[in-house]
Amino acid sequence: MMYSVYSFSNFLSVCFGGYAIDKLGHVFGGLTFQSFVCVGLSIFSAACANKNYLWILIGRGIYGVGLGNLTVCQNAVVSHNFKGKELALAFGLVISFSRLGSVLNFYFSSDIAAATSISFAVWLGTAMSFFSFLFVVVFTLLNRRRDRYACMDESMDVSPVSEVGAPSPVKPKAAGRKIKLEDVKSFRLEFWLVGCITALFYACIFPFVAIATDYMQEERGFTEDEASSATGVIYLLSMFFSPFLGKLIDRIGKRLLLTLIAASVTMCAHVMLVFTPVSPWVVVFLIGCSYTVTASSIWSCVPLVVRLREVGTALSLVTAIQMGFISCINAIVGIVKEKTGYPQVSLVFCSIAFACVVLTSVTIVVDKRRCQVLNGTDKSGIFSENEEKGLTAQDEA
Ligand SMILES: C[C@H](NC(=O)[C@@H](N)CCCCN)C(=O)O
Repeated sequence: MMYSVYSFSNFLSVCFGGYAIDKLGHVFGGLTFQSFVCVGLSIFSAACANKNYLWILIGRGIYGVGLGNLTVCQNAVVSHNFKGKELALAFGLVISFSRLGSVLNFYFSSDIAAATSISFAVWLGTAMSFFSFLFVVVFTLLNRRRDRYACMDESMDVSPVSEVGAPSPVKPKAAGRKIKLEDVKSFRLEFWLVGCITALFYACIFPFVAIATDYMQEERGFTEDEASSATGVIYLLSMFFSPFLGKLIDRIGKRLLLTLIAASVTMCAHVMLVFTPVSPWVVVFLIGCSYTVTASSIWSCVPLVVRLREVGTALSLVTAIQMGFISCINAIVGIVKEKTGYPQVSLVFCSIAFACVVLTSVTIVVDKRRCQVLNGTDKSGIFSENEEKGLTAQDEA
């Protein structure tokens, strides 16, 4: 129930959060949504201490609104500040830090709660959210400094894509108008394809992580510690290797090809886990590598197929499609596991991974017809120049 409230509020709010970020700016997004996180967690922690179930749910709901949109805001800031040749690296670094949080939670939360109390553990998490608020404040100050530079010379327009702290002059009309809601209708086919690939791929990962520990204990004789260490390998690999993958993708492109390979490996790994005697350690290694590759590739596709002024809205739509689909798969996996067993659950994951392979292949063909914006590289810097003009990479390509 607590997870459902979180994921439902997360899903509902990200449908609109990115649009608000595009309209009102990153500083507004950062401050507002980090405040939601802090307030939500404070209510949740206080309610846990007082065992007030209603307020626990309200706290989780507010937290869900904040966290989903904060992730969108982070990715929008990255898209605005990093050009083609460093975009995937920047996304990789953000993913790495997100996964640091998951790994700390995975390996230490229950130990901290056991050594102290659940109440202490949740207050510790709340304190960390206030600590991260400080970084949002630093970000706000940096942005205000940039705005001041912009006012110093009104004949210059300040590109959202510039060296940190240094405005880069672009042609006066470059920044263009702000997004309107109806602009969503003009989003390209590639954007919707990337959204669906993201949803399909992540549906083979997050719901699997949610049940893997139980599976390894119930079916493969792992102890609780062994099972959670093995499952944690997926996030550990992503935490360490996402930036390196990002750097590689910036150099070679091939985002869709890498996603295709990763989805195929994920499909085989799910079959291997349940239908062959291969060790679960091998399987989590394969799934961890595939996840690292796809996460670094697919998120960096979004800024390449929409205009810069639409990037928050676009990222938030992809997140909404992803989270909505994952919620459905979580429910389906729960029912299938209850009614039949793990082999059938594995077939659910295989079918989704297969659909991802098919859709990625279709997208490769579509992208090839449009000058390989997603599978190519930005060696000439043309995509980056277009970003500055408010065009999509494809408008010019
Ligand atoms: C970068 C990517 N982020 C997401 O998928 C977010 N929409 C949701 C993260 C929720 C993690 N429990 C990722 O984390 O790979």
